[in-house]
Amino acid sequence: MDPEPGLRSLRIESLRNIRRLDLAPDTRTLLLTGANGAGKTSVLEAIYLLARGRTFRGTKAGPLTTQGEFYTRVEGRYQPSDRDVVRLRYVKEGATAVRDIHPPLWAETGGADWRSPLQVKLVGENAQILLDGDPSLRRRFLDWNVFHVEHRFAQVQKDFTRVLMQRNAAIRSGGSQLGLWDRRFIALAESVDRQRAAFHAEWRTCFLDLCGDYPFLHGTDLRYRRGWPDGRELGETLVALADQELARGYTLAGPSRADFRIDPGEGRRGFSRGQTKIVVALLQLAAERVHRAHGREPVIWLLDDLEAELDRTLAERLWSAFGATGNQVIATRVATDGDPGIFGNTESLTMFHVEHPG
Ligand SMILES: Nc1ncnc2c1ncn2[C@@H]1O[C@H](COP(=O)(O)OP(=O)(O)OP(=O)(O)O)[C@@H](O)[C@H]1O
Repeated sequence: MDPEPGLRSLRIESLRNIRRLDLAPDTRTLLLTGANGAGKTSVLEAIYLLARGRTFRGTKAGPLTTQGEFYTRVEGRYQPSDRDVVRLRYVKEGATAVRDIHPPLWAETGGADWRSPLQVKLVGENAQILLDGDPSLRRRFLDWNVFHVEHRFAQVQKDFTRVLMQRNAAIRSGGSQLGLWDRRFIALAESVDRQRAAFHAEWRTCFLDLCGDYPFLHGTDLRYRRGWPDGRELGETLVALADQELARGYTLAGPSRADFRIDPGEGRRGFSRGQTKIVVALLQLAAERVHRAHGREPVIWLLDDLEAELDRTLAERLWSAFGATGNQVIATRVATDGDPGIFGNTESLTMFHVEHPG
């Protein structure tokens, strides 16, 4: 039998307020409890650094490295579902961050960072920003998920971005060279769109299925907008936009204008903060279902204060949806007394109390 996939060990040195922490998350669910500011989110951040090589926190969170120290180091051992244990390390010294993986990335992955054997999906504070924020956030989210279904998407996307930049440069220099780029631009644009649309179709089906458990989501839909009008060719759209593009100085149609939207359904204007958080969590759960259906490695769920903003019924329902995936979960909860809250009935639960060092 294949071993149960999961993070087996984690060592953190000099990350935010954590000077040193060793963890052996040897169960399916690890619940980190502690007071506000104890460092729970920083533990999730450490795992995210190992998986993605970058933080999920913005500059407002301040420097990653503990004040007075010169480097941050995170090391972990991850057991994939069908291979030997992989060791991962992230080291940041000043502005330089290096992440390495042993054995090196699997041959078929081509070494790209986003194909790390350790995959995580986060539901964190500000989950709402995915729906309320800039469309570029949603495009990045969408593309990340498309990559994990179809690894070749990375190259298509890279080629498209290069041609988009060349096309934008041609617009800025008066447009006379545009014809040179448009054929290639359109071919790549259609290719990017095809792969995004294929992912969206599966993602939407899983999302709507998950919505069934939440009455406030009845009638909700997940729509994909490809970046140019339905029923129109991209070529004719670009012709129609030519003057505007020259005036604005960049491309106004195509995959760089794509987006996805949650349509709340008839008679509903929008969602509350807690409801939006549920929607974002379901988008993550639905994406994971698609990835698993395509034979991808299960992710580790990083659930930062899942209960925040949710009433007990919704929080329990959402937690059971994550628990039902069978994936490893590393969750946090504000509790000074070790109360597991909604995680109380979880099988195979380990708790770890994060203490503020000072
Ligand atoms: N570079 C740094 N050096 C030292 N301490 C830092 C640094 N950056 C952040 N901190 C502190 O580290 C702590 C990080 O807390 P973190 O957000 O991980 O806590 P938490 O347990 O998730 O809290 P909450 O429950 O309030 O979300 C904060 O107390 C913060 O002030």
